[in-house]
Amino acid sequence: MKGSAAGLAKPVPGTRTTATAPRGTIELEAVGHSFLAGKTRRPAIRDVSFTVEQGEFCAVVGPSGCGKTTILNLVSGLLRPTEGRVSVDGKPVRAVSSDIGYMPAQDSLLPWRTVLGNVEFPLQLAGESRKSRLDRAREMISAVGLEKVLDHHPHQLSQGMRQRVAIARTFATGSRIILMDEPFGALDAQTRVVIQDLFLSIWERRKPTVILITHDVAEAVALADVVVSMSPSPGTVRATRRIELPRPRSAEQLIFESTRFQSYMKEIWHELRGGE
Ligand SMILES: Nc1ncnc2c1ncn2[C@@H]1O[C@H](COP(=O)(O)OP(=O)(O)OP(=O)(O)O)[C@@H](O)[C@H]1O
Repeated sequence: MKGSAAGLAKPVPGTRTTATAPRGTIELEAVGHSFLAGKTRRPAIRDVSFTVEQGEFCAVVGPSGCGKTTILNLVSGLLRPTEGRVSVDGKPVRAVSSDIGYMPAQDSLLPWRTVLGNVEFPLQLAGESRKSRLDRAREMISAVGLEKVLDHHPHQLSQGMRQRVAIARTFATGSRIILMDEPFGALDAQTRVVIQDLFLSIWERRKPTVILITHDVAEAVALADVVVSMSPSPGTVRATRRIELPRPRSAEQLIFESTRFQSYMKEIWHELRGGE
């Protein structure tokens, strides 16, 4: 990961042009985006530059309205930047890619489908054969510990169970990039830590590139390799900080036991406040 502003992350060894970036790399170069407000354009983000290397876990933290979701929408291809360049796999993003997994704040499960039906759904859309997609969906459902409720519908599940289904569905497609917009925000504090650890354990085995959007500095430090701190609107990068905590990690253990974790938290809070 390399960042532009107040970059505290480890510099990436060597130089690399966008065209030679490995698959799964995400690059934002001097990216700006403005939305039309009446007849004028209002900037949502300004001069945002950072790179997420293949297999890296990046968290973006910042105050409400600073443009975090806009960044995800630019990477996923839902939006085009009004300035600068967004690249995935070394190529400018021009359209929405079915190769990128997305985990939104609400689990967005289909209420008329069972747990199995929800997890196999993206594979069905991708045209996989019935046997292959059911095998993969079952494997992912057991990875999140829900094999006993395969045939339940979402309304029969707790919020934590629903989010487990969403994790299984996100990983089922084998996407090399996963974008997450406050995916644990709707969970109570205890369930959140359990689900964060479950996500981490699956991510550590598969290592897709991740961008996680969160308001929660503790979540960012516990999960990510690099934390990008944004300024208030229009958002720009205040700092990028590499989190040198060993892996495999447990969010639960870090939060309660690690003094290094606490000092990263303090540093990032300080950066978010603009170093005052
Ligand atoms: N489709 C849109 N049209 C006009 N303005 C928009 C649109 N989407 C976002 N904005 C504006 O862009 C700015 C950034 O919004 P964005 O949702 O990216 O922020 P955020 O950091 O994700 O906020 P939050 O943390 O509250 O979800 C806000 O001022 C928002 O009102």
